[in-house]
Amino acid sequence: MQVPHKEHLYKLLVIGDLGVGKTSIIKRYVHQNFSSHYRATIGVDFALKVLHWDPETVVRLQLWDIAGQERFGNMTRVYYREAMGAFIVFDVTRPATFEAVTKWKNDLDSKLSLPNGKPVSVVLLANKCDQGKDVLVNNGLKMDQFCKEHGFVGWFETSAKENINIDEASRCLVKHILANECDLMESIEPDIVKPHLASPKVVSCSSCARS
Ligand SMILES: Nc1nc2c(ncn2[C@@H]2O[C@H](COP(=O)(O)OP(=O)(O)OP(=O)(O)O)[C@@H](O)[C@H]2O)c(=O)[nH]1
Repeated sequence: MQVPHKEHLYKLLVIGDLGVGKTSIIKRYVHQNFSSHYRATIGVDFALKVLHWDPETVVRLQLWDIAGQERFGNMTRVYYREAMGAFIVFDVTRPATFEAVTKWKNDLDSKLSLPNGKPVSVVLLANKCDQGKDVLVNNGLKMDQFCKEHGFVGWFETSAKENINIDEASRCLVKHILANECDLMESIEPDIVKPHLASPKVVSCSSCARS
């Protein structure tokens, strides 16, 4: 049996309006359970998920569950620091929570970027899809267009209750983060190796299989 020899630790944010299902998504993903009882998050909560990405690679996700309540607004933004990616969640049964998605995305982009100045990867989650779809989510093309315009790397209809698409959404986000990390390595690499190398060095990254 091959032993994993690459470890990645990523901080991921889970943000969105009050009661959209952020805590429930994390609970489903990490602890495989769901509760219909609602208890608002106070400030911030954490959970850790370990993914065996491939036979050689382990990815540890530190999930930061950020309170949606506006009264925690400015305080919780300090928790954005050093995150590598985010989920922005809305509730398909409450259109106002979708309208707030742009605000959450703009806020994130204004406060957080990768060391190379690029925005972090963000996946949009249309949660509570077990309760029916809203008009927008019914139109996948419109959602694709929305994501393209606002810089999301993808979107998924999810249900924390029925365990729909949560693993898939996470894999999508991690895939983009791994690719970003390859870009970062390439962008910092020349300064480090140039003085010491006679010929250009090819940097290969097995995480995204690029070289
Ligand atoms: N039907 C259904 N209900 C859900 C789903 N996800 C969450 N809920 C319910 O929605 C309510 C709010 O869920 P939370 O996970 O606490 O929402 P939150 O976004 O973390 O809320 P804040 O911490 O206040 O920002 C709870 O009663 C959950 O049981 C889902 O996928 N389907």
